[in-house]
Amino acid sequence: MSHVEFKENTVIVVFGASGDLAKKKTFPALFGLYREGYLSKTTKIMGYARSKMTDEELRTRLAPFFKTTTEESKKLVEEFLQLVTYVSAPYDQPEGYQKLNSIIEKFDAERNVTESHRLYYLALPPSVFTTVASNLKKYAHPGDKGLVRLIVEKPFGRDLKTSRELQRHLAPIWTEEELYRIDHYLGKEMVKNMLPFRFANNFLSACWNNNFITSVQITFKEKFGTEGRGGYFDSIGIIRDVMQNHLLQVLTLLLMERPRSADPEAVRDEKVRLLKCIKEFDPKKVLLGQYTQSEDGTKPGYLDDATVDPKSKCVTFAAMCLEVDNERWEGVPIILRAGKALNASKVEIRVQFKGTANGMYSDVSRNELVIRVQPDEAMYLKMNTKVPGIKNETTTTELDLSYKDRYKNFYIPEAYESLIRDCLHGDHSNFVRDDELEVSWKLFTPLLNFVEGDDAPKPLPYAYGTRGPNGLNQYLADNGYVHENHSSYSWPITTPDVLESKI
Ligand SMILES: NC(=O)C1=CN([C@@H]2O[C@H](COP(=O)(O)OP(=O)(O)OC[C@H]3O[C@@H](n4cnc5c(N)ncnc54)[C@H](OP(=O)(O)O)[C@@H]3O)[C@@H](O)[C@H]2O)C=CC1
Ligand SMILES: O=C1O[C@H](COP(=O)(O)O)[C@@H](O)[C@H](O)[C@H]1O
Repeated sequence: MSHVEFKENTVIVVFGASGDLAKKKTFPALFGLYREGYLSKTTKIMGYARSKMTDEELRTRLAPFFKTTTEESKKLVEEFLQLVTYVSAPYDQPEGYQKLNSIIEKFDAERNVTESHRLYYLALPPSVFTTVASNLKKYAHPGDKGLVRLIVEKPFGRDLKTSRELQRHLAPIWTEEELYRIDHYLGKEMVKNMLPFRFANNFLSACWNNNFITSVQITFKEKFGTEGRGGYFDSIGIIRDVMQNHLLQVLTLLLMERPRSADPEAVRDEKVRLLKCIKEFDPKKVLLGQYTQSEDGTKPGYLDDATVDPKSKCVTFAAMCLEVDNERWEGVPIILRAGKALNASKVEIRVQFKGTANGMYSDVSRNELVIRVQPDEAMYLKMNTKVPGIKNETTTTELDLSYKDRYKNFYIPEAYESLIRDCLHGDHSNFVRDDELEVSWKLFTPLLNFVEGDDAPKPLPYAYGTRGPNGLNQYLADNGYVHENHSSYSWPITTPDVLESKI
């Protein structure tokens, strides 16, 4: 595997440079790396797309999306933009790629580059994906005079069959070593934290199993619906949008065995091994929902979108319980839950431990570890301790690692920044391997066929801005999650007086 670092004189080309992803994520991530000093001033950055635009027009289009918090970072915008040029050409003709290649060759020659380092980023819709990938190989690959890394974005197919087709097109042209499949959740700080958290803490290893843990929940919630994107979302649905990819990735890192080393392939081997242990699940046991108008009538329902079929059964909320059939996790329900137009925007993991054994503290709350991926990265472990002071009551409190308090003024990279840097370093750990895709699609395709088939059930309604369909709490309880009522508990507890009077 090539862990060669792309440092000086790297050429980065963003395909689909006129699009939304490039504007909102890819270029801002490149700027973020530059701003923080992780991208050399000798880098050449190019945008490539069909739209007619000058270099200057592209720069003007991109600049408003760059994050600048200080005067110093504002000054860097112009400096960065001078690295960016634009090529306008079709995706299906050789000329554009040949032109691109000669620009890169000239750049390499001027800088006496002996090994060309090229990062090609495909911020493109799936319809042109394989065309661009194959033209790039034909007309813009330096052969044995350099290295190319190709970043590709989801969707990697829409089911097992289409994912295999995509792979059949790509695999003969691009090696697995050259391909970097982005799942941007793998670039999020708390997701990247999963490996050290799991495997660098001995106390945790001892209890990270079904002897101590009774339930695991991975939850994705968004406060907003599909407004304006309904037509696009209708053929996707929440399961394909975030569960088969983002949440499943989080799940594997949370539950997999320790890799034999930090080598990216060792990490990915363990992820695949875990995925293969997930039991086939019964699609009929999945809780499905679709949002309706908000209770106060101010927010539209999913079907109110003019671009959506009024009879659509598209799933905008799903909760499902998986089982991992191995010695460590047998019997522990793993709940994945995701929804749009809910009461909050958050992504979090909840690991709940067994209740305390009979005895003097048998009625206290269960320990629960919460890992908040977003917003505001945090980990807290809900514990039972003595209320400070003269009395001996217990209270629930937490070991709290809130990043904004503990790590003030730290640069926490955006997911895309983190992943582009990994790619520049030749580190595949946080990118999706072909066999991971195969297993995940095998798992999810029967469920997708069921919810999209002719006999698909009608998803349960839930009002925009609520926690999800009625029956959610019962579903969680039926699948092992014990929700403690903390009405007497508010955070942070600064004085014991909140609990009871002195007499
Ligand atoms: N760094 C931080 O921000 C920290 C915050 N805290 C605070 O500690 C306290 C306890 O933390 P936390 O465990 O997060 O909060 P709670 O135990 O109060 O609630 C946890 C979550 O459970 C879900 N829930 C609500 N009702 C039910 C139900 N009937 N069945 C199942 N699930 C239900 C809700 O999420 P959902 O709707 O998604 O299901 C809710 O957010 C909170 O006050 C929290 O703010 C503590 C430490 C650190
Ligand atoms: O891939 C996707 O992810 C976003 C959520 O990403 P986040 O980084 O904002 O949490 C989701 O809104 C979108 O529908 C989906 O395609």
